[in-house]
Amino acid sequence: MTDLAQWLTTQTHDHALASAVTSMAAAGAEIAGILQLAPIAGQTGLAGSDNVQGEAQKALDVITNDIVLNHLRTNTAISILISEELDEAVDVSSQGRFIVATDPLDGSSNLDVNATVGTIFSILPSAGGLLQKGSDQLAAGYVAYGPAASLVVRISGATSVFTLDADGRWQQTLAEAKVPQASGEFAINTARERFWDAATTGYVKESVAGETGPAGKRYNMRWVGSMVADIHRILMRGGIFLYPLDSETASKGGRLRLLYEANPMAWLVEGAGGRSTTGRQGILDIMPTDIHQRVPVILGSADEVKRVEEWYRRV
Ligand SMILES: O=P(O)(O)OC[C@H]1O[C@](O)(COP(=O)(O)O)[C@@H](O)[C@@H]1O
Ligand SMILES: [Mg+2]
Ligand SMILES: [Mg+2]
Repeated sequence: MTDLAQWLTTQTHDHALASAVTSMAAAGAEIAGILQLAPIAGQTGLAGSDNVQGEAQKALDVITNDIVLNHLRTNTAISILISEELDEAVDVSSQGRFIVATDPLDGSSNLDVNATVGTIFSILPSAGGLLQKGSDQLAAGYVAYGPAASLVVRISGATSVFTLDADGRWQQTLAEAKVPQASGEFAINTARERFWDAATTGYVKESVAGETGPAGKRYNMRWVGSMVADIHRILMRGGIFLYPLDSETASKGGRLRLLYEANPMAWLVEGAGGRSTTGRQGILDIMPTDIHQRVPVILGSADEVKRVEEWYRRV
């Protein structure tokens, strides 16, 4: 079996870049252990504080952020950490060549029901500064803490999947994830229908019509409410994920954050042959204006994403 360290030698000759991925993988392995025991340790509740985005922090949002920070602090390859849970970017090492942007705990509203949550990360060159396009990413990945802990990572080639073994090592379990081009599953929070724009409404109506509508095939709907879990399903068996701009989120630019949610997921999905867009622009082409910027996110199986883009051209 190939482990993460062996795979990294096949993906890059840049040891410092490989070490940045290794640090995030080590943080993920530690977080996996913490999450398994969190209900016993009484850690699934609120922290009693808000993050910069005004969201109530869970105790584990804070704990996982500290774990990531501790793993990166000892790595001189890292210059700066950007985190959902930190108001400002944090300096790590003055010599560091890489910026890491992270959502240390994604889907934390799922903690009290023991559903899959995750850690997302994006690695960018320090030289480009804090605000860089997703297409400038050097590596990206996430850890999904499900029945098994899965690390999904891409440097420049394929998107590869690793599973945490009993000894805390990441073993490769899928060399090249491939998002099927076509799919019959869509993921969207349908309770937000009254806020949707015409394109989203059109696409979902068409899908719900199944074989009686223009799509000519039946669809299923899935929504975990944890981006990592929804995207992991799409990476494994196809589908489309939509958190579009709607009338309620429009003033904020969307719901999900560009630097540590949309960009890394778009980079991973595109590395697996999928497609990503805001509806009107490729996610990876967006020039950020703020480290906590929010954007509309539509990604997954290429044919489905193209159908949504077609709707945005029409309306
Ligand atoms: O509550 P909603 O509207 O279903 O939104 C769910 C989305 O919000 C998120 O939970 C936001 O992430 P955080 O938990 O990191 O804030 C995504 O994982 C998920 O896709
Ligand atoms: Mg998140
Ligand atoms: Mg989070």
